[in-house]
Amino acid sequence: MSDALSDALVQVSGAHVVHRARGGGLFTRDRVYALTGADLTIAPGETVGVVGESGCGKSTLAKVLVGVERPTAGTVSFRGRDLWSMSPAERRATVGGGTGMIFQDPSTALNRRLSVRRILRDPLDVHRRGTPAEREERVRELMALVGLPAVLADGLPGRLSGGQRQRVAIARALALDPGLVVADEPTSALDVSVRAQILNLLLDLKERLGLALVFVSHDIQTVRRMSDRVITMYLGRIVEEAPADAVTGRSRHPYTRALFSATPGLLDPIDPIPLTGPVPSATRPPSGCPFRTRCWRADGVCAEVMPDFAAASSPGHRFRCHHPVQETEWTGDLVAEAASRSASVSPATARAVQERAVRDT
Ligand SMILES: Nc1ncnc2c1ncn2[C@@H]1O[C@H](COP(=O)(O)OP(=O)(O)OP(=O)(O)O)[C@@H](O)[C@H]1O
Repeated sequence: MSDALSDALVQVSGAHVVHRARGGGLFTRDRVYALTGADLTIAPGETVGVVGESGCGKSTLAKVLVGVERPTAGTVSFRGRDLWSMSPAERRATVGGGTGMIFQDPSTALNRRLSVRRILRDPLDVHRRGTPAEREERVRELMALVGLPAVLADGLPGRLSGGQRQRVAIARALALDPGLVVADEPTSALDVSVRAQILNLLLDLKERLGLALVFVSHDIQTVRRMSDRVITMYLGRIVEEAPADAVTGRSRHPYTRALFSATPGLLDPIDPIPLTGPVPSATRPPSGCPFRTRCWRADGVCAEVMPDFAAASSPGHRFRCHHPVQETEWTGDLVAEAASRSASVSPATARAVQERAVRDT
């Protein structure tokens, strides 16, 4: 095994997740391509942000990383060991008992009938971590770690504030010392006033425990602030992977540029590039590059060939695009280019082109 691979905490290779389409009935042949050919390596202690529009597969990738979702094809290994060759008990113990994940809404993620103490003890009991006395001690330790006063141990989640509930969810995710925590929109259901506290807590825990963190969010500004590396997803595919400081002005994929250009308040703002038309259905993704039906740079080759990853100039930066934005290209030119392309096509024609592209797949 090469150094890079043996150093990896988690490695996902060629992962696909295909679902039966919802609402299509038991015998439907429609399939949803939630994740397609994902390759991703996460190093210990690293924070990886995942961005993309709704339905692009962010949560699916997150679940694959913590062994909650089994890929239809491809492999997931944790510290060099294939997760899905392990027994269910070993897999749960390896990736944090399936609890190494923090969800958007802690009020639905936590069992309302169990006290905080029980919620935190459960994974320790199931995996028989230490003696009963040591488990009690671990519960106290976990509560202190996330800043929850010990007096709340016997309370039910319903009696806690939203921020406190999310702290319980974070403590539970840490109970088995998983090495990797996946936070899927961890602050979007919280009051604005407590969001920063929860984000700072995650950053602080990451530093203190040497955790790797995967941070999924629609809030691109926050993803950028939290992450070492940012992954852009589109229609189930990873289309760009870049160091966080290169992901706005220096991103090479037109989709990443357009996505970030719409974000207010960036430190290095770029002019907004119009992102027109709907995201195609994940049941019938377009042939070739999935972004081509909305891309102002697309041509015939984009309809036929899915681009391979190409390396950008900075280490760890790669993208999949036949006509990437050049690092030297000024954003204003792209805005003008995108605007002239959309102005030269009537809405009806644009719709027809888009429908044909989807039908042709
Ligand atoms: N169990 C399932 N059955 C059928 N389709 C599913 C299932 N889970 C996810 N999908 C579909 O897979 C695609 C990817 O979903 P996913 O939840 O990973 O996207 P997402 O980027 O996390 O979206 P959001 O930002 O809205 O949470 C979507 O089209 C979704 O509808």
